[in-house]
Amino acid sequence: MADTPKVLPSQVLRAIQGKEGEHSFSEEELAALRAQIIEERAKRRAEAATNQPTVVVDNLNIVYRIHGAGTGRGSATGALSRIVSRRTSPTIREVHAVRGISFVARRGESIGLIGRNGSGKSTTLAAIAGLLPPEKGGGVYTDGQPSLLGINAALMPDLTGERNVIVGCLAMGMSKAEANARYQGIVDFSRIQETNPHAMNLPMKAYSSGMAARLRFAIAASRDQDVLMIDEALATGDAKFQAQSEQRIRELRASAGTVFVVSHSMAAIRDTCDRAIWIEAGKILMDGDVDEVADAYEAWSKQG
Ligand SMILES: Nc1ncnc2c1ncn2[C@@H]1O[C@H](COP(=O)(O)OP(=O)(O)OP(=O)(O)O)[C@@H](O)[C@H]1O
Repeated sequence: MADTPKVLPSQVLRAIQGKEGEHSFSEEELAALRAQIIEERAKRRAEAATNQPTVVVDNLNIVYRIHGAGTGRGSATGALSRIVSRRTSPTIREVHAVRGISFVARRGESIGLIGRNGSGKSTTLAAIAGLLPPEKGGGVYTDGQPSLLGINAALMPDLTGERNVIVGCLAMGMSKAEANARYQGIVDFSRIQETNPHAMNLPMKAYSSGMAARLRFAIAASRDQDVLMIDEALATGDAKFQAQSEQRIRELRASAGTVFVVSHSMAAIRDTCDRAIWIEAGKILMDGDVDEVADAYEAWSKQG
């Protein structure tokens, strides 16, 4: 397996901070491991810095427009009367979720998007995936089609898990033969048959949210992608699935794709990403080495 760390960066950090209960490292060993992790990460970042860009986000602004919000005027009769009278709705509420964000992502980079609830992380990913139109004066340019499955793509609730795997593979551009060939690997990776042996024959609406998230991740990560986006998928599985998913993210990064990870778990971000972007109120507060950004974000969060 590519790029498998013996000890995860977050474990070393926790041990140094005295938060890790049981570990068998001396202080010197921990310091050496930490130095090695920092050196390897700096090397990967320096290599990636000259790679081809996969995503260019340039002065991105995203505004949600909610029609008839909170006034009771969102009714069908209200909409009809507005059409008849050709009035524009006076009750459109705007949420300016992303405010002038710019950055460049390159091959071989894994980038964590961090920030508190509602800061604009998922909106940024959805815009990169082409699901939300940018406001005029800026935009998103991507090399190829970023994987939509990475961002909570709606698998179809009425179709069985089996059909969703095949449809999901086809949606990612695989041929039917390739989708069939990947099928078993995806099912094995998701491990949902350990939860329910008949899971693949059940409609997805019968899955728990964790089972659905695992299947989605397994489909999205089943082939090397130019750009893979993972929105909180790491938080849904159990510890074993999380470790397995994090390993897959490192492999994808090593195979020179670009991986975006949205997570509230700083440990998951430190273990899978080399770079982090901290978003607050729709703007980038910090963009750089994952440890520096995660440290600053954690210190800021503690202040309340
Ligand atoms: N479909 C929508 N319609 C209107 N407003 C929305 C919509 N989705 C998100 N928003 C608003 O946009 C802002 C950014 O939301 P977003 O989901 O991008 O944040 P986030 O950083 O991903 O949050 P979280 O960590 O809670 O997932 C918030 O104010 C949110 O209320």
